Amino acid sequence: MDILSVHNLSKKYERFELKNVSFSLEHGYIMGFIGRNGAGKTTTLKSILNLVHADGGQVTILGQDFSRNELELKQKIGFMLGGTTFYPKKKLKTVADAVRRFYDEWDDALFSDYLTKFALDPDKKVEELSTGMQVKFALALALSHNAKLLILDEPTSGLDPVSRDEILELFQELIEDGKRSILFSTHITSDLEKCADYITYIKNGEIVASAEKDEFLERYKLVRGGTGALSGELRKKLIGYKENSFGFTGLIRAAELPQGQNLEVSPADIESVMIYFEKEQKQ
Ligand SMILES: Nc1ncnc2c1ncn2[C@@H]1O[C@H](COP(=O)(O)OP(=O)(O)OP(=O)(O)O)[C@@H](O)[C@H]1O
Repeated sequence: MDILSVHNLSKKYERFELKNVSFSLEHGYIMGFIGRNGAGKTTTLKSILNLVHADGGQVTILGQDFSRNELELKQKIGFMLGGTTFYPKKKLKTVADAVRRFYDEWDDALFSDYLTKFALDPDKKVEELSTGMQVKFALALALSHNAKLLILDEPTSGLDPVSRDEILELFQELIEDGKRSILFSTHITSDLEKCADYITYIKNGEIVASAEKDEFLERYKLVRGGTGALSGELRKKLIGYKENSFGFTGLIRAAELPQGQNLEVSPADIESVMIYFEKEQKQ
């Protein structure tokens, strides 16, 4: 069963529109949500949680309509959108006291374990934490009420590589028993290579693709060729390309790969897919 299903979510701002965003996530998996700055990731995550009022669409969580069961379902969700900087002068333990009241299943021992794991002192004030420590603290808060679904906006930004690796390992531990799922947005494509099972890619407020990671990558190929190889026909088929004095490199849908041409073909990686898709309109 899907733990999260988003259907035709839409939201219009004066200069931006989220258009019929649809995707779903099953129990026991990690989904990476990618897209460049301003693509609509935060707006989507906030709309899912009704922190931004969507103009249309349905969100179903654990089989229930979120708009009708928001309070009950929020007990089952851990979310982190933008850290904890709105309580700069408060001690970590004071912030935790305020947060724990919202959750029936808040687990003090678990929260304490996370503080230890993340080397956070409960007597420190939020403003005394580095950016990375604030992220860890926000994660500890999001993880301490036995949530089934974690919705995290850029949880690894601001973390050093070692801390990032720790967090990604923690994500994997959290989903191991198949009872939880994680939806997290990121710009760091290596995070996705490391731990995402599914990828959802948003561009200009529209979902380009939402698929299992390997399937997502198998859809595209990188092609390289000399200057003469970039015919008009090939140009049309390429999603995006870069030219230099030796020739070109581009991205193509695997199904569109031309046969019998002298092209060097290699597997696509997530970063290249994003880069060439974002170049698409400039041609
Ligand atoms: N409250 C608002 N009013 C008007 N426009 C908004 C509002 N919030 C966001 N936007 C616009 O919506 C667009 C999408 O923003 P959003 O924060 O969802 O992008 P994002 O993909 O999360 O970007 P980033 O990676 O930079 O965090 C942007 O153009 C932004 O300016």
